[in-house]
Amino acid sequence: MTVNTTVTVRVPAKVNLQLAVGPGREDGFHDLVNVFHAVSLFDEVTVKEARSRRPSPPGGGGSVVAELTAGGGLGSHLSRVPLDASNLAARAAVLVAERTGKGFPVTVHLDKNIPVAGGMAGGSADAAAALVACDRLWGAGLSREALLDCAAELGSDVPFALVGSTAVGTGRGEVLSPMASPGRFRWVFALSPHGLSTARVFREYDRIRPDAPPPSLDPALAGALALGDPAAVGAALTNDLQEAALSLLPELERTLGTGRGAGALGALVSGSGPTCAFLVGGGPEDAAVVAEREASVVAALEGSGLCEQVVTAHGDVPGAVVL
Ligand SMILES: C[C@@](CO)(OP(=O)(O)O)[C@H](O)COP(=O)(O)OP(=O)(O)OC[C@H]1O[C@@H](n2ccc(N)nc2=O)[C@H](O)[C@@H]1O
Ligand SMILES: Nc1ncnc2c1ncn2[C@@H]1O[C@H](COP(=O)(O)OP(=O)(O)O)[C@@H](O)[C@H]1O
Repeated sequence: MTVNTTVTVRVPAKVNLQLAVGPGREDGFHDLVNVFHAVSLFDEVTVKEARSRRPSPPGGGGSVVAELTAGGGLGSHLSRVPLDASNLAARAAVLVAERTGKGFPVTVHLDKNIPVAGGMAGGSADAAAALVACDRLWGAGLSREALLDCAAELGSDVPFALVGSTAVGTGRGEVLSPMASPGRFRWVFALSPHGLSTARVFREYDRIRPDAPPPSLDPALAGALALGDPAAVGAALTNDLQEAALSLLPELERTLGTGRGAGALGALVSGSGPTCAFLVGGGPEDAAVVAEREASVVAALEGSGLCEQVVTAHGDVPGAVVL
């Protein structure tokens, strides 16, 4: 049997097709109905046996992570990625070692394309990828259930990054049920030069909506997804955190308006933002019509001067996979 000394895992970003947020809970979280949709913006996480198996310095990621590096095409976003023990990929490696009693020092490299602090779960994606990569590299043999359990411990969005496709998350978002959708959708994402802290956006939500009702799945969205109807999905996109994100970064309203004005079928802030997501077509629509609409939305956003970067992607796609 060959022993792998390097494992690379590819993992997608997510956009939230519905994000319904209930009142704050005693544990500091909020109950959600969170319709996750995985899209083809990928980070790649590579774990490699560290050359010298010397323990990492204090605060360097625990004894299993010797060094953490990051690269990718994200411009200013990369400077927001912590390269110490607080990085979610490092925390994932440490958790696998703790849970299984296996593990040796590794280097972790993050090839990042998912916006950082952008509401697309990039850090969560890297955590999910590192769980899978370390499990494979160390032959730890974690079951699917054990991996999902580790994922939920690391963050509310991490289990979905393992699973991918389209799924509804309840609880704080970590309890997943798959949602079948026959349609493949095309998306445009407007990346902001700014980041938004998820916790800060939830706090702003509490301030604006102190009497939030319990969250529930929107039947219009569920029906539109079941049919794979892009116009109906576009019309049903909702995000309870959007008002809070706009309150913290008012210029996002103009970004949303620019994409809508250029013909997007639906527009919303992704998760806690500030990335704005535009559904531009898919399903049974003519590919040429979709391509034209997509080009119009991309051109309008690029010309607006409001975005750091404009990227296109499709969904849904599978969760973390070993390459
Ligand atoms: C808002 C969402 C929507 O998918 O995504 P992002 O916009 O961050 O990508 C998620 O709920 C984010 O999940 P994740 O980023 O994993 O958050 P966590 O690490 O679990 O929590 C960070 C903080 O967000 C708040 N939080 C998170 C989840 C939740 N259900 N209720 C909360 O109130 C809490 O203040 C918590 O301390
Ligand atoms: N691997 C990682 N990639 C990106 N950010 C990370 C990572 N690990 C920890 N972080 C921290 O988590 C914060 C939230 O990052 P991210 O998951 O990209 O955003 P969001 O929660 O909005 O989807 C960042 O500002 C950064 O400080």
